[in-house]
Amino acid sequence: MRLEGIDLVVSYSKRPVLQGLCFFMEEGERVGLVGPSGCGKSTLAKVLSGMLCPQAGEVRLDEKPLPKKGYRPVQLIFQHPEQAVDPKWRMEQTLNEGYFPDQDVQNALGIEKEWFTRYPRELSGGELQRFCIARALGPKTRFLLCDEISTMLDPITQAQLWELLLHFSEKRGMGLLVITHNRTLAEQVCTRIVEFEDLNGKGEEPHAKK
Ligand SMILES: Nc1ncnc2c1ncn2[C@@H]1O[C@H](COP(=O)(O)OP(=O)(O)OP(=O)(O)O)[C@@H](O)[C@H]1O
Repeated sequence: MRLEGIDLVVSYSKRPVLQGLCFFMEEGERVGLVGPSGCGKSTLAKVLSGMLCPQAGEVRLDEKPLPKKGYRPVQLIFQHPEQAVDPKWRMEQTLNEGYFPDQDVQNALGIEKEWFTRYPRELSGGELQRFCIARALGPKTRFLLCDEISTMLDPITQAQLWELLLHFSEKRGMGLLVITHNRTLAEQVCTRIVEFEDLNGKGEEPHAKK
């Protein structure tokens, strides 16, 4: 299975960010995406997960458009987990939307039973992030896009988290996209590293918004 972004164009208020960008990764691959702050890495991740519709170009999963309904096989984990949950919902309600992590995943991420009845504001940033990671690890996830996911965790939890994600990636043949400013982390975790600026088409006019 292959995840592909073809000639992607995204502009914010006519300011081009993705300018005919092309990207691909194979199932089971672990790709590190690096580049300067503000270049468009998160925008690319949103487009590849189907969260943001590009103004031109397309995303293909196994040569087909991303499914519009049901569980998303390309899951995105954000840098800021509070943006990924409804603040008015208790954690268990959030999970009922999709996949409920099994006990192994809960144990591996150190998720405690009592968190399920709390609201997002009643968890620390690191706890909420571990929760969001567990939520994204559904059995149908084929690609996991990790956008600076470990910056708010302490070094021991960070190391445990990456060990866990490598374990899942290998066991399930799941692709991992690791967006990070930390090149050392990318080199430790990934099988291939790409520079954002090498992917992005240069000098094209932004396409008109649909
Ligand atoms: N919804 C939005 N509306 C307007 N501008 C936006 C929006 N989202 C992102 N941008 C701008 O688009 C550019 C790319 O943002 P993006 O978050 O994709 O970059 P990034 O490479 O992930 O940055 P960082 O490494 O700092 O997280 C930035 O200049 C940002 O300010």
